[in-house]
Amino acid sequence: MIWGFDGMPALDHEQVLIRTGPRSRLPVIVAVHSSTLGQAVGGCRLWRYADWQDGLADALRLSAGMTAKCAVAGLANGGGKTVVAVPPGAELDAATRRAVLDDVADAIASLDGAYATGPDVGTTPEDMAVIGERTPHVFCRPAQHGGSGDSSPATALGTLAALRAVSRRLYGTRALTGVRLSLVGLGSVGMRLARLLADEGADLLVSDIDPAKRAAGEELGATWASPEHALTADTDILVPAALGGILTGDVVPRLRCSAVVGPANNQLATADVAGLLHRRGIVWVPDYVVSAGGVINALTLELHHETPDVARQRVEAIEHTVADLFGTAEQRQVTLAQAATELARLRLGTPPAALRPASA
Ligand SMILES: NC(=O)c1ccc[n+]([C@@H]2O[C@H](COP(=O)([O-])OP(=O)(O)OC[C@H]3O[C@@H](n4cnc5c(N)ncnc54)[C@H](O)[C@@H]3O)[C@@H](O)[C@H]2O)c1
Repeated sequence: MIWGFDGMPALDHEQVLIRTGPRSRLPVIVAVHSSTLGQAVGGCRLWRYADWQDGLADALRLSAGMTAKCAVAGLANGGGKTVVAVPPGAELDAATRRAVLDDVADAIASLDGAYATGPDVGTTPEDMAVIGERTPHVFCRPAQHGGSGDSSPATALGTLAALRAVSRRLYGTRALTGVRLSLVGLGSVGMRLARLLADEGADLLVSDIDPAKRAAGEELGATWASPEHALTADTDILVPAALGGILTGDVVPRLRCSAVVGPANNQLATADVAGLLHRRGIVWVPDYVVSAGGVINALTLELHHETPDVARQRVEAIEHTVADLFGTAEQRQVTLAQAATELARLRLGTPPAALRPASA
């Protein structure tokens, strides 16, 4: 990553809109990184930051990551991101939340279609319906509002596709029957993925910090473990499906898996962890490749007006994307992460200097 002054990511974005929301009085940041491949897309993050400039740094970084995510997924879209920086400790009541969403909608509308938003950390499909009252440049609204709704099912399906490609590479078969998987995080995506894997006869170890998830996991025939145990369990594939930063310099030497393939964003605590995994011979498929199913589905349906069948095929094509990355990595003697970066650059033509194919 290239850093600019004061630890801020270098600005190679097409435009960045920063304004104090006239209704909410909160900082609203919309970063449009690239429209080289088409309209920039990326979720709306409503999150607490110690300083609004931390929110700006997040918007710059995440929008660049979305450019890479879309490029590798083969989407005719670029990357963008909205961040509303909520001060620490502030609680948003219903009226303020509504004011925030109206401010976001007006900011997006002012960009004349350069960028469209969707749900992200802190926002929901219902929030997208509110934004949609003021601008058409929004996706993942609930079905009754004309959108494709929750993206988790497609994200789970895309993760399954990535796992198939890895299974074929490691074990010669795309079927996951009998493959040992350790799944960390049984949330919207993780639980759906666990169901898909259980249906296929995978040998599942599951975990979550929330003990209430245990019963649902065990109903699937999975073995329950603590997150710490699941992380370092003797398994074939570790599947991070919780929060980011799970792969640290301390954790990697303790891993007992052949591959790490999961949808959780920002899995690497620091960029050098990719090298540590590689040196240990552990395959790591970049999270932004694995987790692209949600955005592929939403954009295929809502922005490109294709049928659900076409959307599903495109999500399942993540299997081919990962297989191709294995091919490139082998041919060029690089890691999968490097192969993915190369693919993004190829699709974008001359890459922006700070293109950072990290999680978005
Ligand atoms: N929802 C999507 O379509 C989508 C798309 C792309 C990427 N992702 C990423 O996938 C991950 C999961 O998303 P989600 O929508 O299922 O989120 P979620 O909030 O529904 O689920 C997260 C789950 O992880 C658990 N968890 C949190 N910390 C944990 C820990 N330390 N150990 C074990 N479990 C822990 C939580 O209790 C929760 O059950 C996130 O990193 C998200 O950014 C999701």
